[in-house]
Amino acid sequence: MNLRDALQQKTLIGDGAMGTLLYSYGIDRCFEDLNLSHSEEVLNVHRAYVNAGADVIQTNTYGANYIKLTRYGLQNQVKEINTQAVRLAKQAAGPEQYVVGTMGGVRGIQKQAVPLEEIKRSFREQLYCLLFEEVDGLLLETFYDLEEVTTVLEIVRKETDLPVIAQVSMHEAGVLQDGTPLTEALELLEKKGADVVGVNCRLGPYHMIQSLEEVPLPDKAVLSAYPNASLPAFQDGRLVYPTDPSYFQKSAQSLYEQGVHLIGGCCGTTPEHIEAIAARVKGKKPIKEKKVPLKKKTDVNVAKKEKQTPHLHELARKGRSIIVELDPPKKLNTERFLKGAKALQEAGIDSITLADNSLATPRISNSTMASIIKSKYNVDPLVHIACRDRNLIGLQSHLLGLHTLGIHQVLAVTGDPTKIGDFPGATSVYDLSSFDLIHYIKQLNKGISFSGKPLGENTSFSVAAAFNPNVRNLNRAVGRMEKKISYGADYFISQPVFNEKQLVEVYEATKHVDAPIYIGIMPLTSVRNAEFLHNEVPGMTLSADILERMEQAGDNKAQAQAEGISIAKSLIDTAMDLFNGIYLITPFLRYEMTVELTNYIHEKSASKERKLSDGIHIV
Ligand SMILES: Cc1cc2nc3c(=O)[nH]c(=O)nc-3n(C[C@H](O)[C@H](O)[C@H](O)COP(=O)(O)OP(=O)(O)OC[C@H]3O[C@@H](n4cnc5c(N)ncnc54)[C@H](O)[C@@H]3O)c2cc1C
Ligand code: MET
Ligand SMILES: [Zn+2]
Repeated sequence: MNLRDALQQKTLIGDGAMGTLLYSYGIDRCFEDLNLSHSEEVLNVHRAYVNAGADVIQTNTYGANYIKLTRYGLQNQVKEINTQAVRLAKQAAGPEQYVVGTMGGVRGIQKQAVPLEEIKRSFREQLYCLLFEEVDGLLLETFYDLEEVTTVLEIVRKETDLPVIAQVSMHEAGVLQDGTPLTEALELLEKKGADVVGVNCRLGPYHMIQSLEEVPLPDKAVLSAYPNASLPAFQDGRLVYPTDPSYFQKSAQSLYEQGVHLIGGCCGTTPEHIEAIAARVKGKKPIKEKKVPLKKKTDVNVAKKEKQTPHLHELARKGRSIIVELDPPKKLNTERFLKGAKALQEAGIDSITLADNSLATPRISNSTMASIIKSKYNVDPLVHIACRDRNLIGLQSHLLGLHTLGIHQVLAVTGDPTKIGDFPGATSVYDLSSFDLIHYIKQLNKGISFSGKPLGENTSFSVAAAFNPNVRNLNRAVGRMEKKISYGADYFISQPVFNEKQLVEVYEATKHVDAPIYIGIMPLTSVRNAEFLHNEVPGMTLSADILERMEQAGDNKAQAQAEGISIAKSLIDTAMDLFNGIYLITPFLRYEMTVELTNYIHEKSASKERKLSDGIHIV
């Protein structure tokens, strides 16, 4: 009987883990390379699963694509590794077994780490190798990203009529990491031509059964499940999966009752697990009817909670808006910072922005200071979030905390490199890029956590992204802006610009961009400050005229500061004609300077409005 017919007619037993089994023997290297270097060990694992009763044997090719093999310098061995993998699986399989070529997902939570085009290239190459060796079917497994698995499935379906098993993996029971309910994901995979749709890895039997309870029997396809043995434990520096095969056997019965036709095991499972499930369900006639509870547990029950005051991107779309950066102090005395926040609020700014340990140097936590100025002075703070200092757990927790504090304005940045700060040797996390961070903050706005879990309520973050116009190739920077918009950025905040000609260039290069820009203006404080920015900060260029003016102002602090303000005012004159949003950066907590510039902008706006309304009056 061919695999497709067998899958329809009886319960088939899949094999168990390859990777974790080899790891439990003390092997900790590229498992797919073992097809070539230690083929006897791989063959023995396959044989053990055949002897345990597995009907479907998968090739040891989970990571045998060039993207994953590159980590081991084996990117040129794709053909050899896949070819040998099929041969080994076939050698172990008897006439009763089917050999399926496994292709594992690449994308984790970082979407933009591997572009889709590269995934396509890489999977095509692996697919051709597996097909050339005449496998009985294909197994797409451990796909966390729905876009990735559907893309790969489309490629496979174009190339072959062989049976295809398509399996997704979930961090949370019942939902994919983007919040898509499992039922919807499996329906989509069936629609795209998978013969078997199912789940594998990450979850143990308990959560997998719970997830499948909500999934109806597909129309044409059949269901599969390859649970992990259990959650992993960390023992003596190694990951182990402590479980009892008899528990797995009981779980296989429950999976069968959920209408699953193909039951195997993923990480942590062993030939003992497979033997146990085969003894219970192998060959049984699959169930024909299944009752699914009407109210799906995984419905994202979002209570809409909207922000009361307008978001900054709305303000800047409508008209003049001023935001001012006032960074939390590096020392414990907060008096000057708080005075500055109060003065700026009284001057009528729309928001105070608080950097996240900018220049990779620790300051008092910006969310702490943001919360204080919000409650004390009714400031609407904007909190910068750098990907450098927090992992995924920390980032999500931080964002949920900000929402709880009523802080809804954030700026998502990669973060300055640690090399330039107080701790050059500090680790940088970068679990997410700024693009991914923007994407996941927007996912929270839909009431879905980073891992796909419903949050019960949506956040309402307005997400700013950074724009650095001080680069050699302005068009590339504009390209990054467009990409950030496609990931969900609502508006941009720019690095300071120090010359009028550049303001016009930036305007011309960005006028087509469909998101407001708050253009950065920073008053200079001294000639040394000006020379530092001009000579030492990559990309920043001060005009000869501005450098000359600061030089003339000399060493007198008040005089230099006055000249800095005067220069900033002329930049503001130009900027106001080109941009609605103005982002003033307070240097060294000298808030008097940014208060004065705020007043200047308000006065200019008011006089412009007066002129306009006078004009209308005359007409
Ligand atoms: C308004 C604003 C606020 C900021 N606040 C903070 C803060 O609070 N804390 C902090 O640590 N840092 C902050 N930064 C600095 C920022 O994190 C870095 O300057 C960063 O490299 C640029 O912005 P991003 O993080 O969005 O980078 P991304 O756009 O995500 O870029 C990431 C990397 O790509 C590279 N890159 C960027 N643009 C280009 C280009 N045009 N061509 C080629 N490669 C490029 C850079 O090397 C960069 O490291 C801020 C920057 C701005 C403009
Ligand atoms: C990481 S999910 C498991 C991949 C593969 N089926 C293995 O057992 O090695
Ligand atoms: Zn697994």
